[in-house]
Amino acid sequence: MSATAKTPILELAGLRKSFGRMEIIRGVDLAVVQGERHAIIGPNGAGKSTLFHLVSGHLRPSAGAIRLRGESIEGLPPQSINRRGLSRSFQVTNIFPRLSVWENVRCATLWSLGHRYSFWRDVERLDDVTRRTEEILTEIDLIDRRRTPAGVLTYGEQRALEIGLTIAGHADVLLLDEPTAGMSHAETERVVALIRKVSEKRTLLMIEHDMQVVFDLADRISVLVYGEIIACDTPARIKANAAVQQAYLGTEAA
Ligand SMILES: Nc1ncnc2c1ncn2[C@@H]1O[C@H](COP(=O)(O)OP(=O)(O)OP(=O)(O)O)[C@@H](O)[C@H]1O
Repeated sequence: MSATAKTPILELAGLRKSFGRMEIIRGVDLAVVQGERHAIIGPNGAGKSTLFHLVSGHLRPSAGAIRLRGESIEGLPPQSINRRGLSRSFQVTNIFPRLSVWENVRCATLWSLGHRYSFWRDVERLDDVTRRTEEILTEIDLIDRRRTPAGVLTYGEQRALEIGLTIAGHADVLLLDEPTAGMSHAETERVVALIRKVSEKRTLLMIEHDMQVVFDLADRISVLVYGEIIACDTPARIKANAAVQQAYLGTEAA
């Protein structure tokens, strides 16, 4: 690979999104560098989820460009963006509660390998799926829970499983939407460790409200306020940025 640490893997340029006459995303430029952990923070209603919907293909931009490894992806359907290596988790859980942990990951793996290896013979393909399912369960530390129905996992374990489903398809750009929302302190610590691990060899873009998690995990932070990025910098500089303090962090950062 010729990519260097400075290569943007995901680029947004002049991105805009309006709903009727309301412009929610108002000209966003962002370059996410290969291998970095990048957090998007901002007040409620700033447009963070809308931005994720645009990047993952769940919404079409009104204007502007989105490039993944230099190729335009704006307007493509979510499945084709996913096949190009960008995978997204949702705030609302995506798991099948009655299926076991194993079956959940196996479904995600089958689905993703199906695109790549549809010409393989079934047996070989199933071996591959089994191997990949084991790999994922080991990576997310749920291998001992593989026979448990996903619906009876703890909340923290369910979020870990969701991360497993997100990485099942070999994506190297992960979008995580509030991965620690609603978690206890202990669950948050566990999921932060997991995010750190799964993002070691991947690029991470995440929306997160918990500032401790953001400052702990992120290499860079973008601050979205009323559909515009008002600052994009290292955690230390974001903390010290007066405009950010005023617009968003305020008392929370104190
Ligand atoms: N499909 C839609 N149609 C109309 N307005 C929408 C639509 N989706 C989002 N909005 C509006 O866009 C604005 C930004 O919403 P969005 O969910 O992107 O913000 P957010 O930063 O993710 O907020 P939160 O932190 O509360 O999740 C809100 O005012 C919301 O009402």
